[in-house]
Amino acid sequence: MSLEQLKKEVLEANLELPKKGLVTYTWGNVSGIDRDKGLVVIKASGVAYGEMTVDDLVVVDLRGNKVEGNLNPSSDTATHLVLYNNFLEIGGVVHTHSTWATIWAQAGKAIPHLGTTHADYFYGKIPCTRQMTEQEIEGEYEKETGNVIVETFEGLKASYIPGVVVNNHGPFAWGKDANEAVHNVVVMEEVAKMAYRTVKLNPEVKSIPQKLLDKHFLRKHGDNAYYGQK
Ligand SMILES: O=C(CO)[C@@H](O)[C@H](O)COP(=O)(O)O
Repeated sequence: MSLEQLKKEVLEANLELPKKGLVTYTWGNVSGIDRDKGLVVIKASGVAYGEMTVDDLVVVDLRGNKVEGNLNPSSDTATHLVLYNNFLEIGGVVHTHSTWATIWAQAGKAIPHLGTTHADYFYGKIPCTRQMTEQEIEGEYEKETGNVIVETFEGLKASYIPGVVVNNHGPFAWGKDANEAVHNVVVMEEVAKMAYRTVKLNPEVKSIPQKLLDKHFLRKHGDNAYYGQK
């Protein structure tokens, strides 16, 4: 894929966020990576979604150096870059402050895996990171946000749990490309809402049984997936 095509894809993925009701004002960002070139296309910081064009995208390398674009890249760029540098299988990253996922983040709680809607996309609970330390907040805050996500995923497969809620902050999600990352964050918002209401209705509710989690997740993801059309 050319860089121009990647920009188009990243623009479309960004524009999907307001369409799905996941961003208020400028509260979110999507990026996509060209692994061969080692370049990331990301939304510029603080630009309104209503009038966004390809000129509102910025190209950076994996160290955060600007390669193309007239504007400053998203303030969350360093977090995206830590994810690309550590989760080598991913091709797109998204961050929002969508209401339901952010409620779980602010409560400091993982989104529990209670039903098959969740299991179709996330192979277990969507983890919540630990709170960040004062040093991390005072230092390279956005980079440390990425590091705390990576720390949370020790022993987990990022492609099997394509999202996280960052404590006191909000959701980040990822996927094989920018479009899939947005798809996953849309699903995260839905399952966050369902889980909140399920727990309210039945505080004793248990996680979905492992067999049912396996059935739903593994038929759609991984080497033995068979769901849908060939
Ligand atoms: O949390 C923040 C800013 O505090 C960000 O996530 C913004 O919501 C989006 O920032 P830009 O991508 O426009 O810099």
